[in-house]
Amino acid sequence: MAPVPATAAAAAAPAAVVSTHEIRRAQRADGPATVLAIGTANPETCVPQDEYADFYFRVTKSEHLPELKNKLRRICNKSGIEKRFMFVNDDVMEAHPEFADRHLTSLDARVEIVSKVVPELAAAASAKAIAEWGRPATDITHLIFSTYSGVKAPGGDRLLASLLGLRPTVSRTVLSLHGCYGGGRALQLAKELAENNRGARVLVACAESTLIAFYGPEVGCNDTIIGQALFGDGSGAVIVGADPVGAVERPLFEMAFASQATVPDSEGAITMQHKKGGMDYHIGGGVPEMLAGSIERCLADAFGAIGVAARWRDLFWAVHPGGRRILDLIEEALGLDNGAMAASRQVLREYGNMSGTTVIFVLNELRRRFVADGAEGADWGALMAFGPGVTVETILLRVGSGLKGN
Ligand SMILES: CC(C)(COP(=O)(O)OP(=O)(O)OC[C@H]1O[C@@H](n2cnc3c(N)ncnc32)[C@H](O)[C@@H]1OP(=O)(O)O)[C@@H](O)C(=O)NCCC(=O)NCCSC(=O)CC(=O)O
Repeated sequence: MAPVPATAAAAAAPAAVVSTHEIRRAQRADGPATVLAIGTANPETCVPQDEYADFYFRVTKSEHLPELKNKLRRICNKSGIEKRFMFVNDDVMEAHPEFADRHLTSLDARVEIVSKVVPELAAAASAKAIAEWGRPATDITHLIFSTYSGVKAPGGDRLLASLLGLRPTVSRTVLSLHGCYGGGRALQLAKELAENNRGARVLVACAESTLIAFYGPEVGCNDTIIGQALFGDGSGAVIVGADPVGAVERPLFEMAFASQATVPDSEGAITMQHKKGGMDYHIGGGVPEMLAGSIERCLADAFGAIGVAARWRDLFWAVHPGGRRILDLIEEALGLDNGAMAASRQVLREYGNMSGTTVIFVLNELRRRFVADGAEGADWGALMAFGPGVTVETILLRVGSGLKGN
């Protein structure tokens, strides 16, 4: 490197010496991280739940397994789901008959498809969030992309950033294989980024496709049947920032506190692993009971940490609808009435369990309900998401001024 002339070095030096503590303080935002906009998107193919067993056994050519088909029908009937959206359809299965048999090698072909369609779906949801936000996409400073379909580098975050026209200095992070707690994790990370980087605007995009884990039924493998009854595809995007700009940005939900807890002795309860025939997964039979037994502790610890005495009945709820029974047992464990999880139940009914992205749909549904009724009486709420670990993500929310008095 050429030596810098003394005069130029003096000109580049800071006017006054400031401590790193002062630099740090100046970088920090004043207010709490706040949800400023939400967008969602789904693939075109919609399958009504009462037709799903016929669709699934037809495209996987498994009509010779009528008992498993009846089992899938029984679970679909009790699922609380009316329809789901997905990339898998007749055309995909005709082009890739190997997807029906998990013992055949198909991971390369699956990754080839999802590494394109999943970021594109995330771009559709993100574009809606950015349009609602009202500022240009180039004002996004950080991108967090969460998916269980991302097993490639450069990853979907890079494609997503270019599809949206984000600036080249946007700071990208990928979260992978967090399963159904991916949305909660991504929002927690967004909170840290927004509060620690004055002026930061973080785009959280979660997108999931069951295509990576879609294969035919097998005698003795009930995980496949339960997964086929519950999961759907979708993307949810959220813009998070602190200190909203008055005339432009609309504070929807303030994020007051965030925590993560791991349920003891639960390591094998929910698992996911990419294998040659697609993503393998296991959902243990006791998951609803395990979650119902842990949830109150997580909530009490979170509210205790900020010194707020909350009554569960007074809160609003954005809970990941992993399955109808999970919502039933959580309501029971917390002594809530049947309407408390209405937003979660509605999302489950209309879209199924879209893994990590589902909780963003629930937040959007809650927002829709608050806009419709002016958020009368609503103040504190809890966003909760669960997944492999077993991990429980908790974010304490407060209704923002943008939702009051609509
Ligand atoms: C599947 C249900 C809708 C079924 O409703 P009910 O429990 O009321 O009905 P039921 O007891 O008669 O059960 C109907 C049939 O489902 C079967 N069944 C229930 N749970 C099962 C499981 N985990 N694995 C395999 N089969 C299961 C029962 O054996 C029964 O089979 P038969 O009829 O043959 O006797 C419910 O159990 C539910 O919501 N379970 C929660 C599912 C879950 O754990 N989701 C988390 C996904 S993971 C997630 O969200 C995070 C992530 O992926 O990261």
